[in-house]
Amino acid sequence: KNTDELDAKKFLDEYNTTAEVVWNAYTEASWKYNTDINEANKQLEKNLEMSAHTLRYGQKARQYDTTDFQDPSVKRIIKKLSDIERAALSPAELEEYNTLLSNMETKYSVAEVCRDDGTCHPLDPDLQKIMAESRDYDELLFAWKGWRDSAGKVLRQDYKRYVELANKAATLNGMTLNGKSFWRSLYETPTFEEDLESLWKELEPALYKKYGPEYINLKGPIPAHLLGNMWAQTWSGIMDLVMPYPDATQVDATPAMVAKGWNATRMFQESDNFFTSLGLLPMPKEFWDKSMLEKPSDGRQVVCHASAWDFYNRKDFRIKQCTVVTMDDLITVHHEMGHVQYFLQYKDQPVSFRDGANPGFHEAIGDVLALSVSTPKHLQSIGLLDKVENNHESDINFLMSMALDKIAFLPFGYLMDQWRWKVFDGRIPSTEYNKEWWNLRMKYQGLCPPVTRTEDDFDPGAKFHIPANVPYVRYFVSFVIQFQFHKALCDAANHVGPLHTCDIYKSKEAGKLLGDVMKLGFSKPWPEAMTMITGQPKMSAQPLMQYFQPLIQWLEAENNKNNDIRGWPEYNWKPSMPG
Ligand SMILES: O=C(CCC(O)(O)[C@H](Cc1ccccc1)NC(=O)c1ccccc1)N[C@@H](Cc1c[nH]c2ccccc12)C(=O)O
Ligand SMILES: [Zn+2]
Repeated sequence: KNTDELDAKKFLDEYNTTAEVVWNAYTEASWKYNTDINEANKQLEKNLEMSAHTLRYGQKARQYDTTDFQDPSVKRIIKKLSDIERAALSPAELEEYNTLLSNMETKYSVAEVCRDDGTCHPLDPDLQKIMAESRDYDELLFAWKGWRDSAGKVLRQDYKRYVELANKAATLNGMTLNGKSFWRSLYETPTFEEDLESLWKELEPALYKKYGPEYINLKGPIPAHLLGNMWAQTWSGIMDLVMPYPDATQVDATPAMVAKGWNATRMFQESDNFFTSLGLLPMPKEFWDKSMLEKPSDGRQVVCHASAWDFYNRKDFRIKQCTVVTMDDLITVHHEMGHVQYFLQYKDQPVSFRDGANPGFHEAIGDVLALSVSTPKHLQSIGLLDKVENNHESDINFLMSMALDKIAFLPFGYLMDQWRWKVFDGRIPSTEYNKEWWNLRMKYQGLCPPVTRTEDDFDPGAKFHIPANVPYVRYFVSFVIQFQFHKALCDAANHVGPLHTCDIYKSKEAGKLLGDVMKLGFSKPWPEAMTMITGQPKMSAQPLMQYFQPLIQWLEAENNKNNDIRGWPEYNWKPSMPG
């Protein structure tokens, strides 16, 4: 083994320069395909070139013994390079693997649901609009079942083959099975699984309190198509059903956005303004020139699921989003802009460090700012809410709407990779993909399918991250740590009063805390980054519970007043099946 540290540094410089070139070429090709899906743009060879580069430098990295190296960054990068992921497959298998992934993402992105009269509806914006706005049981069922027939069902065989190849690559890599240890290795804490479970136990009481609000008298599971979202991952769609005080302040800015003629560009400019108000970096000109901020109307097929893109040349950064003018999408705009802000902050790091401190950090940045933007006070200051009252009823209304997104999401964020990790390690055979999916949906979310499901269906495939092979536990982590960050930034901004009323707008102190952590990228273990912001190294649900405390108390009182059943003990209950 080579123990020459100087030699290793030279090797890493060569790696860094070549990686920028190869990754840039791959990203350009991938962008071209994602924004204009057709056979010509598939360019899978750029994918193979990147894998070949990863393999070549990964194998060289493995020749070093870094035990006695002085520079911790050199050790850290060598360690990261040594895990070569899918590149461990044979060329034929690698080709098949990349083709499978490309085909699954394409099938998902071009799927649509057609009515008897021949009109067809894509997920974005049509089906998402129906799921958010319709209150017609059968119309909701048309969209919900139609989407799973068109996007989920057709992916089952591809996914089964993909799992086989992914596991083969993981075993070749010396990693134990794919989902479990590789994806968790990014979190670097040995007790990550236990930490997750304890976070979950900490949160469960709050979930019981919310699941049983007096307005939806839950004794059994809820049909999964009634929650205002295609995957019931956030429940703000049913805010009107659970609104605690209908006469108090409204919290939805969508009507005002539409009435005032906001468009996608305006939404992104608003977000850019918030970031720069904190002293963070503005979006560069290339961002505005080259991003795709709306779904093209020239007939091109695109991958509409939102994403942020780093072109690894330190100057080209873009967002691809089929933006619609709603409050929900204003939140997503901030989420995506958070990714790009991270790119801008760490752009001068070596490529191996151009990543979040852990994947949850990358997902949390934009959401932290969105917590301030979502306050009635801030929405009023940007002209999106007229009447804002500072009283108990308005507070509870606001907290309920936040809880329907943030608390309701946690079980979904948790169960997604529970399912995937069990599929990868074989605990869920392909003959039980769908049964196990619904067992988890029942156990964690208290949901049941509105129509009978069989193993001909593949409902997990109807959620982007499964066919797109994007890990999901990062969002669960993000929804917890974003409240830790929010609390720390509000303290830095000298906020006085309850946490849920804090708006860090224009606080340079808050911006500096966040900016300094983003500059680190992946160069330091995430507990160090956590300590820089919050003063302590651990994930904790305490700030989240503190934020929702007034609502938790209110719900406790309401549920006791109605001696309501918490949870869904009658788990065998089924909604009446149509015809
Ligand atoms: O998927 C997303 C947003 C898309 C993304 O920004 O996370 C995107 C996903 C993606 C990853 C890889 C390829 C294609 C899409 N991630 C990024 O663009 C990204 C870019 C750089 C680093 C890390 C992530 N949100 C999740 C979780 C979620 C639901 N509701 C939310 C509200 C606010 C924030 C997140 C969510 C979802 O929609 O289920
Ligand atoms: Zn994201």
